[in-house]
Amino acid sequence: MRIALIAHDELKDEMVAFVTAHADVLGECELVTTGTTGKRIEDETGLAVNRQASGPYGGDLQIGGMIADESIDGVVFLRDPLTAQAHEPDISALLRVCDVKDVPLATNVASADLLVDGLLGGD
Ligand SMILES: O=C(CO)COP(=O)(O)O
Repeated sequence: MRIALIAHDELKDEMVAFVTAHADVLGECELVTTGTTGKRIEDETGLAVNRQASGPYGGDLQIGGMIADESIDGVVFLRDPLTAQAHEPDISALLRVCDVKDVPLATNVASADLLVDGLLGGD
């Protein structure tokens, strides 16, 4: 399984906690991340990740391209609903291509837990 993990700055602590909580099953996956999210995950969980560019510098679009190529099985994108992002069009494109390709997408921790349970059979 190839899982994409992305978090806006205000949600990066939650992403690290989420990955730590599911490290057993996520460790069996190939993890694809945007730049800063991936650095935090690597440094704080010890899991290896395939890091793309930082989100504002095209990382969301790179992961969107992988989704279009059908090489991503699920996406956890912890979006900050309270802060405007300069690269909002890239974020919208990533969310849209998940719907176009019918790829499971979780945008908060509660749904991310369900995604892991459903897709990976984790706890
Ligand atoms: O901006 C992002 C998603 O839109 C995340 O990018 P970083 O992981 O590089 O902070």
